[in-house]
Amino acid sequence: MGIFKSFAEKLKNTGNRWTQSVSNLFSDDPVTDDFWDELEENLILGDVGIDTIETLIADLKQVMVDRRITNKRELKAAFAELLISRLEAVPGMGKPLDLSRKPSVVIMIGVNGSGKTTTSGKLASQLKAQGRHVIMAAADTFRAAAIEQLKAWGERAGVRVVAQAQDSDPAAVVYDSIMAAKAAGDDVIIADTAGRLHTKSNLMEELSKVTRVIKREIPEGPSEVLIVLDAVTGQNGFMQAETFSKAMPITGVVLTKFDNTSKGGIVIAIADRLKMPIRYVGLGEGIDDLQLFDPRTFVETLLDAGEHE
Ligand SMILES: Nc1nc2c(ncn2[C@@H]2O[C@H](COP(=O)(O)OP(=O)(O)OP(=O)(O)O)[C@@H](O)[C@H]2O)c(=O)[nH]1
Repeated sequence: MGIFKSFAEKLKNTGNRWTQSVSNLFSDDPVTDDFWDELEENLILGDVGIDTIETLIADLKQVMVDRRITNKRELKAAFAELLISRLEAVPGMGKPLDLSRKPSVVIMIGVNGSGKTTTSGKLASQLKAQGRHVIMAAADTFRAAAIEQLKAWGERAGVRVVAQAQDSDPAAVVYDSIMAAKAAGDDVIIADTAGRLHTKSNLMEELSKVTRVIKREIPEGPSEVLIVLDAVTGQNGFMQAETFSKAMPITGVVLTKFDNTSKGGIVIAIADRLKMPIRYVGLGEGIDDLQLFDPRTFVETLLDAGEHE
């Protein structure tokens, strides 16, 4: 619609240094042994993860033999296809949210500071711009500031926020939001939850209770459960994702702060290790800095970086 910049445009503007160094490896020169060492080193620096790197390099060497590729420029196209197929092998990768139910509940989970509240606000704003009737639930009742922050996003996005006092039961807030959505005929409820991993069992109980309350009102349960992972903390996010997925089946990842990291390879690591689809990428703090993830655009931008400099 022209309001939001395209994913590729935004990605390029982040100037992700990792993407430039990977892209610069593929010159017109012949492929040498040094090339493989440099590629491996770059992928490690980019947070791809060693197991994934080993299989990627083995696959790329095989393609090189099969297609009789001798120079690095040709290898680049093969590498791009390999990365795209790895990403697309994960069901749901880059798929828009399923908001077919009325109301559809979208739950945001993830540790504190990962960007849940910000992402909830950005998402609410975008869905509203697409003509959806959105309501947000301030189910992160652990911190008063989180409730206030969500209310501020609500104002900015022009979206109602259902909230209770600090320390109230998150499930009760979600229940209230479902009632409010049903009464007003809203389409989408975005629930921002708390993510205190140091009290794991409480968190699990809290999230299970939220699910039970939703299922009482909407038997199919939440439409989407999105784990919000900070791209800067990279591989640490995997443990979080594993812990959270025990409390609720996760339907997708939102990768935030991608503009703040030079470790773009985390995208490939998420696909390969977690087998969870990336649905959105956060590329800044502004309201339109949330972009639907598109594997092909991502890889093509990654490997194109630096060429125009
Ligand atoms: N640069 C950048 N900053 C982001 C992005 N997403 C979130 N942030 C920032 O990250 C910080 C934390 O975001 P919050 O939304 O408060 O995180 P949270 O997970 O809700 O954390 P709590 O409120 O503590 O539970 C804020 O300063 C956001 O502006 C992003 O995609 N890019």
